[in-house]
Amino acid sequence: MTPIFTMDINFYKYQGTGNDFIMIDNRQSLFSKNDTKLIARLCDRRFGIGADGLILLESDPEYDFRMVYFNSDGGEGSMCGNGGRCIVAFARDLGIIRDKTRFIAVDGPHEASIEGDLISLKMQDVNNIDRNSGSFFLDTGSPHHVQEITELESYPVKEEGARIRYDLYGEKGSNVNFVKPEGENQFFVRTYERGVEDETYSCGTGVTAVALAMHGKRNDHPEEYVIRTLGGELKVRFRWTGDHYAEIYLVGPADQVFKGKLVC
Ligand SMILES: N[C@H](CCC[C@H](N)C(=O)O)C(=O)O
Repeated sequence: MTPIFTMDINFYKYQGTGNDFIMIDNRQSLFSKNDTKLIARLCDRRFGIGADGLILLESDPEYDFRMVYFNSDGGEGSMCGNGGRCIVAFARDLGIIRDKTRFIAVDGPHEASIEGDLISLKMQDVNNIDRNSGSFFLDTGSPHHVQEITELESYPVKEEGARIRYDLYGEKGSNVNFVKPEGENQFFVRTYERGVEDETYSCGTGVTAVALAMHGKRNDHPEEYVIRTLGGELKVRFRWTGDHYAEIYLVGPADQVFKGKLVC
């Protein structure tokens, strides 16, 4: 096996409701961001560390830190909600922040707070939800298709997700969420992720999109939903202003699972 690095770079592995990420402290810019093949190899579950994505924590003159997120195919992604919660835990573990932060990501600034095991991440306001026959499309930092499915447990998420991602949204694509109501303000969600090109155990911007789409559809429902994913439970809170969605919070756990060195 050819060595990946000639110098020691620490890496950490975090997961948030089963959406897992390689996390690297890149405040000294040691990690090269342009090596798509290397990032894809590190994320490979057989030939690398294995993860749904890789996230760099970088310095920023105005914010506590900058989040740079890559999907497991090595390409830079749009916003990642679970990754956003994980990088807040990482910044706390590195001693950069305590229980509150403001950081910058690809879709703009985010605030977050930590209370016990839970990390609340503020998402960007959402101004628009497209309603199509039987589905919704909206951008919560990443593009999301949302569709209700009755038999969600046995649904072929990977096959149908891939079909919708390419047939409806072309080369640029979209993430694809399938949702089943599970009571008054609870939903079960399964997501096909663009850039991973597979079902993941959970997708933060995806469950946020589902919560807003379901609220938009039902109109008179509470502004807090519990979302069950394959990897655990998330909460989405928000305020409908009558014109757009504001004060959107994605709430859930994020854990460090191991650390190591990128060296062979
Ligand atoms: N897992 C991520 C979604 C990443 C979006 C990414 N797949 C893209 O479309 O670039 C989340 O928790 O929000």
